Amino acid sequence: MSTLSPTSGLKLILGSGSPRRLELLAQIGVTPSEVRPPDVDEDPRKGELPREYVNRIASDKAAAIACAEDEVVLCADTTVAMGRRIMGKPEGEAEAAEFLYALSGRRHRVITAVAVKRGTQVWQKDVVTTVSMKRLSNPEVNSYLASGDWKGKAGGYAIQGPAGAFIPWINGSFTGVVGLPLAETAGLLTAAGYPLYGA
Ligand SMILES: Cc1cn([C@H]2C[C@H](O)[C@@H](COP(=O)(O)OP(=O)(O)OP(=O)(O)O)O2)c(=O)[nH]c1=O
Repeated sequence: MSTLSPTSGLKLILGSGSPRRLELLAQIGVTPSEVRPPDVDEDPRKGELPREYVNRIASDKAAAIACAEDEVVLCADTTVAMGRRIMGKPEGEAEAAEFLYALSGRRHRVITAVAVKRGTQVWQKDVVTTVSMKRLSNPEVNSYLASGDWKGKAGGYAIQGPAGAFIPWINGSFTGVVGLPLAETAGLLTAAGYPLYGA
């Protein structure tokens, strides 16, 4: 189902398997016509900086999704960065625990890059948010790990879930941390000619 006006004829394709991104789009009244999860190699390159990395992956995701002339494709990539260190989705509980102890009591950045493609043109933007995590006790870490909420989340936590109790402060975009910065995404979709407000 699409929220597009029938005159525009443009279809939105969400190039992401992330249920968070689908929900965030719904928050601004956008329902993609289709979801096409990308399949790209998300391994960072040697020496690659976090911001370069997320932009490269968002752009690779957009390139990996085939699109017809009447389609606009939206892709994004989110990563957690501590200095030069890139923390992607943990491979298992042990890595999630390692990430949480590294983030405990410190500030880090969450970077989301968004890429919108129409035809051969791509509009792209990244949003950086600084996040402060309180110092975590062993019982806090253990109960969070037991919840399983860390699975599939960059840095091994999700601010919108139980880990919200660990985050007293952020500076930037809450929706960006969750995986899709809505203000910037709306700007990119508009730039690509997608009629957000039923134009
Ligand atoms: C830091 C943080 C990350 N995340 C999520 C957002 C992203 O879905 C995920 C990072 O993985 P991504 O590789 O950005 O996305 P994905 O694998 O979920 O989906 P796809 O590649 O198909 O687009 O981490 C949260 O939901 N909350 C948070 O607080």
